[in-house]
Parts: sequence; structure tokens; C-alpha cells
Amino acid sequence: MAPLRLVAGIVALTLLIVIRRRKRLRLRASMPPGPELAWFGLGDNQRDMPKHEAWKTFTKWYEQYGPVVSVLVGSTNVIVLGTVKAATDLLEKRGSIYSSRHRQILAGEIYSGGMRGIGMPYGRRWRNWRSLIHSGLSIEASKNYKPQQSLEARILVKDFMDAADYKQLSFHLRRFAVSVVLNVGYGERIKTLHDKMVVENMEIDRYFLKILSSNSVWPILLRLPKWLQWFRWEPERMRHRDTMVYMGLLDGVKERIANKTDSAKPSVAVRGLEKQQDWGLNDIELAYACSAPWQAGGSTTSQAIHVFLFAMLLNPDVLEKAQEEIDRVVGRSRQPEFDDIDTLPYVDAICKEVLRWRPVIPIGVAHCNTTADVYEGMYIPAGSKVYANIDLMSKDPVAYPSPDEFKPERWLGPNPAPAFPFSFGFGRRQCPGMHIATNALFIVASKLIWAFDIKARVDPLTGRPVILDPDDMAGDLVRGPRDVPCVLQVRGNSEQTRALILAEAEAAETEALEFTP
Ligand code: HEM
Repeated sequence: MAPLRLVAGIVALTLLIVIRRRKRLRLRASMPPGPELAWFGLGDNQRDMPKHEAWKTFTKWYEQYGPVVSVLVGSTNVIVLGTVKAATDLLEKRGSIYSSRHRQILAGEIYSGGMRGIGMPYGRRWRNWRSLIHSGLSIEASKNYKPQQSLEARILVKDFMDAADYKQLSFHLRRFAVSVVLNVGYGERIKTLHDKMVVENMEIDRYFLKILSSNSVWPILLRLPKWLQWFRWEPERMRHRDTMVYMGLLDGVKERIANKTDSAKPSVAVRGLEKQQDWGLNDIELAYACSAPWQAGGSTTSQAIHVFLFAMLLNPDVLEKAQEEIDRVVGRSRQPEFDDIDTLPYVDAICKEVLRWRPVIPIGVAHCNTTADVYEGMYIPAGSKVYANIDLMSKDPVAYPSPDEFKPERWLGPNPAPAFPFSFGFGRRQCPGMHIATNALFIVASKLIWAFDIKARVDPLTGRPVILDPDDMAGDLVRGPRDVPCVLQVRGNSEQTRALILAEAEAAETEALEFTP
């Protein structure tokens, strides 16, 4: 009897797999092409989905299947767009349906209480959040942060000059970037990465990344009585901790406003407190919204500057041309400032090329479509996770000939290359911090070019400059060069330049007092 039951069981299971597979294949036949579904397991493409360096696999799929590819991961349809045309057709022109985010029960709903804007689904709550963020980060608002960005950049130049080892450069860069985004969020700067504000926010980041990469929870488990939902316990405890941190930061801003001190500088928090009612945000929602610049802007900005340094190491001729431009326009008796941008087209072109050459978010942040759609005859089910292979788009050889070469010249002259704003994503979800980020990149790049010769470190074993692999990037969601082994030598009449770096950093420290409550 037992063997008969076993055989019946196997037959039933096989039938189930076959029926399920046929159903999925029928649906897949109308969907964009993609790798074959596995026979066993969940009968999906789980095994094909890359865990690291996804842009490389996405590019292979583009070569094999074309500009729109679909894969099935568990029960989620994943769509990968490989061209600017497909991405703008869907994510921009059909933005009313492609501007949501995929449901994240653990990281988005339970841990964040639905309050972290970057993962919020499209709808009224996100629009209110985005209005606040827009008013704090818009092109107009971004001008308010230039004085602090400039002073932080002058301090950064001195920190770079004093750095005993190239490994310290990353810490200084990170300090620069987080000081900028904390100022955007709260009108406060930090002097060191040991600041309590930084340490607490970094702990939050660590937990956020951990929970983001943990296995998702089946929605059916949410029907259990709450006290039985074991997966809630830790994230809810952490949410409580985060809420205390964020509310503490917002309370600090409230106090400064109440005391009428000048140190309540323009920031997302100040804007939010002014118009909290209009955007229908309660105190906790506002406190979470103010954390968005930190969450989205710190490592992206510092990685973009790492890419700049890496590009300068690999392209000494570009650095030389930029130095020539700066010396001619600005001279050696002061550092470049924001007002110089219109007269420094080559440096500006370097910044554009940095963002194109190695986009720091290579596959963007996935969008999600709220209703089903048909694109060029291909069916895209509602709730698909839609990625844009930004890395591939930045290498389009028609728009950007010799795309692997770092060529600022492509942005100059009578026929410049088509703009590439896509490093900042697409459509209604496009990065609202792009103006602050490009300002940060320009001010740091121009000052470093003015101050230093940037050379490859000499390998003590061979006595020769370290050989760099231009494709050696590290990181998945946000990436940057794995290593930037550079030596910075103060330029020109180095005693005079040194003295100027010190004097400008000293002046910056005095200006910085205004930003330290
Ligand atoms: C070089 C630096 C940066 C790059 C390359 C970058 C890139 C991106 C990308 C690709 C997205 C996703 C867009 C999409 O969904 O299509 C994004 C979202 C976002 N970025 Fe940035 N970003 C940078 C710096 C910043 C800065 C400095 C801030 C804040 C001060 C910021 C704030 C945000 C926010 C709040 C979102 C979420 C928008 C939403 O979901 O509606 N970013 N960014």
C-alpha cells in the first residue's frame, strides 16, 4: 500500500509542476522574452537572478533577448529595460502607472512603518512626502546649501593634504558627504564621523540593509494574530529606536527655531515644520522624511567623487587640461568657487562624464507598475519590478562613441553628446537630490584639480605605479571603484599653494561655526 501511495504522490506532484509550468509559460509567451523557467523548485528564474553586479547579467540578457527582458523570481515578474528609449517610454511617458515601488513587507511596512519615502508605493502619502522633499532639494533650494558645500570642500582639501595614507581619503570624503546631507536634512554639520548623529544614523543604515536583504515574508502570515507574528518583533523594536533618533533630530531643529537662533539654517526640517499641515504630515512622518537626504545622498555622493578621483588617475591628460583651464581662469591665488562654473566648461564636462562613465547606481532603484500594460506588443503584468540597466544605457555607442573612454570633450563643442540625466533615475521618482549632488561634485572636483596632481601610488614591491583595472567596481545597489590607490601632490609653487589651502580651510572653519548648533 505504501509504495502505491508514494507513486500516487509523485504523479500528483509531477502533474502539479507540469500544470503550473504550462500556465506560467502561457503567460510568459505574451510577456517580454527572457531566460527559460527552471523545471523544479518554484519553476521560476530564481537561479538566473544575479545576487551581485546585476548590471553585468542584465547586459548579457540585453544582448541575448533585446531591450525589454522578463524573468520570474518567486511570484514576482521582473522586467529589465536596456535602452533609454524603453526606459523613457515606460518610466517617464507612462509615469502615471510606472512610479510605484514593489511591496516590502519587512523593510518597508513593518520596519519603516511605510514612512521611508524611497520605498513608498505611489499614492497620496508619497506625493505629500515628495512635495516636502522637492521643496527642500529643488534647484532653487539647492542654492541655499552652496555656502556649506563650499566650506566643507575647503576643509576636505586640507584633510586630503594632511592625509598620511591614501586609505584615509575615503573617510574624509565620507565626512564631507554626510556633513552635506545632514545639513540638507537638519541644517547641521558634523566635524567628524564619530559624531553621535553619524554613529546613530550609520547603525540605522546597517539594520536597514540587513533587513532589505533578508528573505521576504509571505503576505498570508500577516493574517496571524499580531502576537504570533514573530518576524515583527525585531524590526518593530528597531523602528522604535529609529523613531527616537529621528524625533530627537527634529526636536533639535524645533528648539533652534523656538530660540530664534540664526543656526536654524534652511533645511528639509525647517521647510517641513513651516508647512507640515499643508502636506498632512504628522511629527513622526516629518521626522522620517528629514532622514531621506542622509539615507539616499551620503554614499552616492561620496562614491561619485571616488569615481572622479579614479578617472583622474586613469586619465592624466584630462587632469592636465583641467588644471590648465583652472590656472588660466581662476589663477593660483585662490581656490575655484561655485561662481566660476560658467567659465570652467572643461571641469563641468568632467563632472558630466563622471556621472555617465560609471553611474554609481548601475541598475537604478526598481519601479513598480500599478496596472497591467502592453509595450510594443509585450504584456507587462501589474506589480512587476521594473529595473533600468543604467550602466548599459550610459555605454550606448551611438550616443557616446567609444563609451568606455573617459572623454569630457564629448560634452563640449557645437555638437555635444545628448545629456545623460539617467544616472539619477527616471520620471516621477527621479532623484530629487540631483542638484545638490552635482553641486557637490563640481565644488570638490574643481578644488582638487586646483590643489593636487593626482598620481597612481607606487607599488613598493615592483617600484612601479600600481596598474588599475578601470572596470574594477565594488558594491551592488551603490557602487564605486574598489580601490583608488592615489598619491596627491600639492601643485605648482607648493609652499604658496599649501599656505593657501591652510588659509582657506581656516576661514572655512570660522564660517562653519554658523552651522554648528
Ligand atoms: C551622485 C549622487 C546621486 C546619485 C547618482 C543618485 C541617484 C539616485 C537614483 C538612481 C535614484 C532612484 C530614482 C528612480 O527611482 O528612478 C535616487 C533616488 C533618490 N535620491 Fe538620489 N542620487 C544621488 C544623490 C542624492 C542626494 C545628495 C540626495 C539628497 C540630498 C538624494 C536623494 C534621493 C531621494 C530622496 C530619492 C528617492 C526618490 C523617490 O523615491 O521618490 N540623492 N537617487
